[in-house]
Amino acid sequence: MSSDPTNIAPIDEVVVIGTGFVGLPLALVLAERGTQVYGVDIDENIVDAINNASLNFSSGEFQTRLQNETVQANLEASTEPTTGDAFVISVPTPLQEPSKSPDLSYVEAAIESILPYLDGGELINIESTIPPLTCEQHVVPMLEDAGFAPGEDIQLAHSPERILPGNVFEEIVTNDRVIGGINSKSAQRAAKIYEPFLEGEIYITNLVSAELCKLMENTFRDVNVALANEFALIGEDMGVDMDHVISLANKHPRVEILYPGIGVGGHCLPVDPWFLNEVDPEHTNLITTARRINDKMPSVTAKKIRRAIAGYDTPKIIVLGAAYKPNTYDQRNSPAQEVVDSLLLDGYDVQHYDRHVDGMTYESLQSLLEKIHPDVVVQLVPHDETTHEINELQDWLTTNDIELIRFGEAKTPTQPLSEL
Ligand SMILES: NC(=O)C1=CN([C@@H]2O[C@H](COP(=O)(O)OP(=O)(O)OC[C@H]3O[C@@H](n4cnc5c(N)ncnc54)[C@H](O)[C@@H]3O)[C@@H](O)[C@H]2O)C=CC1
Ligand SMILES: CC(=O)N[C@@H]1[C@@H](OP(=O)(O)OP(=O)(O)OC[C@H]2O[C@@H](n3ccc(=O)[nH]c3=O)[C@H](O)[C@@H]2O)O[C@H](C(=O)O)[C@@H](O)[C@@H]1O
Repeated sequence: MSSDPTNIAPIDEVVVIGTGFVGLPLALVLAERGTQVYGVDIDENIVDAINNASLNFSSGEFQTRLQNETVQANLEASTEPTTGDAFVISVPTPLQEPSKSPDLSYVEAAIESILPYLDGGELINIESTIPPLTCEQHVVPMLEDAGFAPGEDIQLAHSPERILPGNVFEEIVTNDRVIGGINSKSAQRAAKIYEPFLEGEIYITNLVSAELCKLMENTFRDVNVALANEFALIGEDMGVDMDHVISLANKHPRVEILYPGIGVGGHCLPVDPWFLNEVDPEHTNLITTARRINDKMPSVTAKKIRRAIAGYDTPKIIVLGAAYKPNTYDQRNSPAQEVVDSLLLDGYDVQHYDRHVDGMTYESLQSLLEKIHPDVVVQLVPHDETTHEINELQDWLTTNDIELIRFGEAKTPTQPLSEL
C-alpha cells in the first residue's frame, strides 16, 4: 500500500474512548509528548481519577506519569466524547458466556457515542482486539448508516495493541505496530498517532489482516502454553520432573517450549482464540482443544493440592497468589482464584493472600504465618517478591512443621546435568 505521505493530515488532538489498561497508557504517552488528549470513559471513577491525578492502580507508574506537569496540561478526561482529529477505540471485547461468542456491544456503543462528534475528515482507529471482519461487517455499516463514506470522508483503521501487562510503558514504545486500514491513507494517518513516541517499526496492511494478526499472536501463545501443560501432565503420570526436561529440550536450537502452569488467565489469551473459532469453527480444532486443556489446569491443580494434603484431618491452608500471572496485580480470569474457589467449595480452611493485590496483601510472610499457624502454604503465583520471601523462609517452615507446595516457575530451578 502506498500514498503520498505529504497528503496525510496531522493529528494534534486524540480522543481515546475507553481509558483502561490499554487506553490510559496510550493517553499518557501521547500527552507526555505534547499531543492534546481527551480521555473518555463511561466509568466516572476512572474519569475523576484521571482528572484528579489520583489513580488507585497498584502500579505506581501510572500515578507518577499522570502527575507529570506536561501530562496534566495535555490530558483531560470526561464521560462524554468531544471533537478531535482522531478517535482511538480501546473498550473491552469480552466473550459472551456460555456461548463463547464475542460481545461487540462495547465497540458498537463506543462508535455510536462518537457519531455526533464526526464532521468529516476524522480518523477512527480501533485498538481493541476484535474478531475478523468486525470493521467491515459492523463498523463500516454503522458509519454508512450515519451518512458517512468510510475511507473517503471518515478514515478507518485497526491497530491492535500488543503491550504485555507488567511491561506496558516499555512495550508501548518499543513494540512494532501493525496498522490495518480501510485504505492506505487511513492506515498512514493512523501511523501519525504513534509517530510522536514509537521506537518500533510500523507495518501497514488491510483491516482484516490486522484483525487476524492480533488473534493469531495470542492464539499462538495459548496453544504453546497448552502444549507445555500437556507435557507436564505426561511427566506427572510418568513421575518425571518435566520442568527439568523442558529446560533440556529448550537447548535444541529450534525448540522453545513455554512453561507449564496452573492455567492461562488474563484478559486476552482465554478470550481471543474463541474469536477465530467464531468465524471458522471447522478449522479451529487444535485451537479449541488447547483452550480446553488450559481451562482444565486450575482443576488439575486443585486435585494435586488435595492429593498432597490428604494426610491432614482438617488442614489450615494459606494460599499465596491471586493475580493471573507473576508480578502483576491483575486478577482477571485468574487461574489461582479458580483453584482457591475449588478448595473452598470442598470445605477446606483456606486463607488467600497476594502481595500485589489490594485487600489481599500482608506485611511480612513470617509474621503472617506466625499469626495463622497454617499446616500448609501453597504458592500458586510465583511473584518474584513472594518467591524470594519463601526461599528465605524455607528452613523456618521446616522447623515449624509447615508443609510447602509450590507451582509455576518457582517450583524447580533448572539444574545443570552435572548436579543431578
Ligand atoms: N489488558 C491488556 O493488557 C490488553 C488488552 N487488549 C485489548 O484492548 C481492549 C481493552 O482492554 P482493557 O484496556 O484491558 O480493558 P479495560 O476494561 O481495562 O478498559 C476498558 C475501558 O473502557 C471503558 N468503556 C467501556 N465502554 C465504553 C464506552 N462505550 N465509552 C467509553 N468507555 C467505555 C470501561 O469503563 C473501561 O474503563 C480489549 O479489546 C482487550 O482485549 C489488547 C492488548 C493488551
Ligand atoms: C502473544 C503475547 O505474548 N500476548 C501478550 C498477552 O499478555 P498476557 O499477560 O495475557 O500473556 P502471558 O504473559 O502469556 O500470560 C497469560 C497467561 O498464560 C500463563 N502462561 C504464560 C506463559 C507460559 O509459558 N506459561 C503460562 O502458563 C500466564 O501465567 C498467564 O496466566 O496478551 C496481551 C493481550 O492481548 O492482552 C498481549 O498484548 C501481550 O503481548
